[in-house]
Amino acid sequence: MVNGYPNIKINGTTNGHIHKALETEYGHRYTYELLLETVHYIRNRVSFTPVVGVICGSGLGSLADCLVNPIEIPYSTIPHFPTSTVKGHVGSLVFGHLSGLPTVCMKGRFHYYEGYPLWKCCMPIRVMKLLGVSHLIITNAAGGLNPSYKVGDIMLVKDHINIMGFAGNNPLQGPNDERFGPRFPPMNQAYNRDIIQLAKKVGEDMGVENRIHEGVYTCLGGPNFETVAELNMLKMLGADAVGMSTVHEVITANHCDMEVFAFSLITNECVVQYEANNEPNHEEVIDVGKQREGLLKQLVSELLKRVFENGITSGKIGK
Ligand SMILES: O=P(O)(O)O[C@@H]1C[C@H](O)[C@@H](CO)O1
Ligand SMILES: Nc1nc2[nH]cnc2c(=O)[nH]1
Repeated sequence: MVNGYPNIKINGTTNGHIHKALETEYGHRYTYELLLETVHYIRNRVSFTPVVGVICGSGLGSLADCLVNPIEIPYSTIPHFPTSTVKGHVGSLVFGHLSGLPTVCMKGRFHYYEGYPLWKCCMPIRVMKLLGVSHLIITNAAGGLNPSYKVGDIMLVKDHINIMGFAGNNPLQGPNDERFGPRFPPMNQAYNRDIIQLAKKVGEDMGVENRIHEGVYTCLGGPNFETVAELNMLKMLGADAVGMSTVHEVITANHCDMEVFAFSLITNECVVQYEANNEPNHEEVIDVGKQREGLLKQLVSELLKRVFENGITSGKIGK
């Protein structure tokens, strides 16, 4: 292996040039060494090692306001970082302490529909891992497919359906660098079960257990919202909520052995009947995020406190 690329000869290219040949074939991926440059830049600006990472979904950037003594670094100033282009995604890393724990929040994520390939959307997850993050909380705004879900409910993600992956689009596609993780990572225990149980308990203690569900998330490429036929198909497949993110992030985080907890804020009920005349829109998505920010901040802070009090590391059966 040379920097995670197989040490083989393609079209007579010498080993010295193999890297470039594969870059052309697979796109210009971030090598381990390149990401170390990003990490080096950040470490020079932040004096502590974050152990918790939080990805703020659409309209949920205010989760970063929970951080004590925040240090904000705009993505545009960080070497090799993509930039955020979506309303409701500010585009900065915020470092600080959350429930006493050293934390980094991504105030804004990258989506496939912005034109970024999945490996680029997921680059910050590997950066967080290299910085020291062991526990990743992924949040998103999603449409509720399960008829029992109401706008403003929270779905704790217990599993996902990787629709884009069905067609071979996966953030781990291309040469594998074992320093990040294995070529064939398992995904059947992708979401830490102990943290899900703890989150349900926190919800009970907050008196909002009737607004909290456990369900299956699926991600489409976007940016358009779904047709009625697509939504009915996704329902039949077993999805409870649909969005445009998270799945590829969860795959990348599991690949590099992070503990993952994810939840969706249900910002709209999916329209699964042709007779209905309501249509989803991004403004509504952001508004619901604002309405529920207090609840979500409390949930995340209390959950993190308990995760570390209980010493939850692996939520995998038998580990
Ligand atoms: O970043 P997330 O997944 O929270 O954002 C969802 C999906 C689209 O980006 C947007 C649609 O309103 O919300
Ligand atoms: N794909 C998708 N993403 C969303 N994000 C927020 N609501 C929705 C939705 O209904 N569909």
